[in-house]
Amino acid sequence: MQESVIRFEKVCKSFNGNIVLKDVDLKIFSGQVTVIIGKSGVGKSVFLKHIIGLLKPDSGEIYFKEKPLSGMNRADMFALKSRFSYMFQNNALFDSMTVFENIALPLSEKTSLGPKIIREKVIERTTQLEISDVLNKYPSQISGGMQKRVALARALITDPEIVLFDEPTTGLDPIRKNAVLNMIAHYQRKLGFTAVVVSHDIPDVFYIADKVAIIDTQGIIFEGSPIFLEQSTDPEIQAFLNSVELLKDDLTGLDNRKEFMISFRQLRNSIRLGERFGFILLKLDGLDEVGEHVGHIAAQRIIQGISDGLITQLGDRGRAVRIGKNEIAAYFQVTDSSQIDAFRTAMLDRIGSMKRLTDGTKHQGYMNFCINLGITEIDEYPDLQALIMTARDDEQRVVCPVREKKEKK
Ligand SMILES: Nc1ncnc2c1ncn2[C@@H]1O[C@H](COP(=O)(O)OP(=O)(O)OP(=O)(O)O)[C@@H](O)[C@H]1O
Repeated sequence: MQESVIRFEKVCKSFNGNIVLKDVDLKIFSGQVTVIIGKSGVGKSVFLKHIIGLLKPDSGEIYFKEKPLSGMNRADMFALKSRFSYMFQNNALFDSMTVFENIALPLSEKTSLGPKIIREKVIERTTQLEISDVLNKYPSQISGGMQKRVALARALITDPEIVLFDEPTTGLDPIRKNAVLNMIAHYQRKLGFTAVVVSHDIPDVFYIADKVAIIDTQGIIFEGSPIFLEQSTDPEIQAFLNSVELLKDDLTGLDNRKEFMISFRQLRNSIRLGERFGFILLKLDGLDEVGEHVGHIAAQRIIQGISDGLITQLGDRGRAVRIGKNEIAAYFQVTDSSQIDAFRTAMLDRIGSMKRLTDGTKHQGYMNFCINLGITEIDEYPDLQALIMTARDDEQRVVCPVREKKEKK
């Protein structure tokens, strides 16, 4: 059985008689992205503060690798805290310090590294996060999205084992929001840290989550994978999901999964009445590399462009949904099977014309990403998983070049 890195056991916390955490039980596993969602004011930040010992439970226990925090002395706690890093909701950058000084701060404060090594480490992280151009600027002189990247660079500068993110995407537009989430997912995979992310940005945040936990006034009311959450028929969870904003996917304009599944299930009745439908799967490979080399915003623009193309192509004949970080599924009505092939041809034409759009002029050199497109007809028993498998067998790959940034000397 997988061992948890952090475990909450019946944790309770009140402030002036106001119960905030009630019997919270939760396991956080090493190397995973755990996303905590919940209504405003329910205690998500209070939960995060307990993990790093900024707050102590009134009752219950928190374990780090099965060692109770309450049994740790000051030296143990200090050693433990050095394994954590925290990205705050408001970025918490110091206005009087330059970007470089802000990012270097945890190293100069918490380690005995000399200025030369600190400089090298800062340069390395900021190059990866594409903020090396702003090292000498002050936080007020850079955009909100860049401030988030600076805060991310600072959170990752000490190579932490566990990183806590408190609303890392607040106040960003859909593209920048998804770019920051993708950056978190990208560095989490690359550096292998355990991530705990508190976020309101549903469904976007689900695409990077290994596990979702819903915190409510009665404690944790759900713990499991995003797919499991969306399939849950538990009335309490349904009520929660209905109460939070789960409308369109802001980045792509596609349906949310719940609406899509409701309409998808209704296809069976239409098929029984003689209507016919095609199913399309679009899978984008290599986008993480585009994010790393060309930029995470560019990668999000590609997803947005493909989705726009699909929405236009579908018109009012069908609906589409994002079923994974880089995967989109759609169904569309046809009158005969020749229209399915016609849809494929039209979609390939669209992708062909989009290839030009993805060529940014200020970049040099090329890298590729691939769009895999699979199409099949929906039979009388519409089963999404089976259709995805069949469409994958049919996949046709389109290689799209993106201009890569010129290496800085
Ligand atoms: N140090 C404190 N002293 C007194 N009350 C506090 C303290 N910290 C948090 N609270 C209260 O605990 C409750 C939960 O706060 P918390 O910030 O954890 O909510 P949240 O779920 O993160 O909300 P949001 O999504 O709006 O950021 C709030 O009513 C808040 O006022």
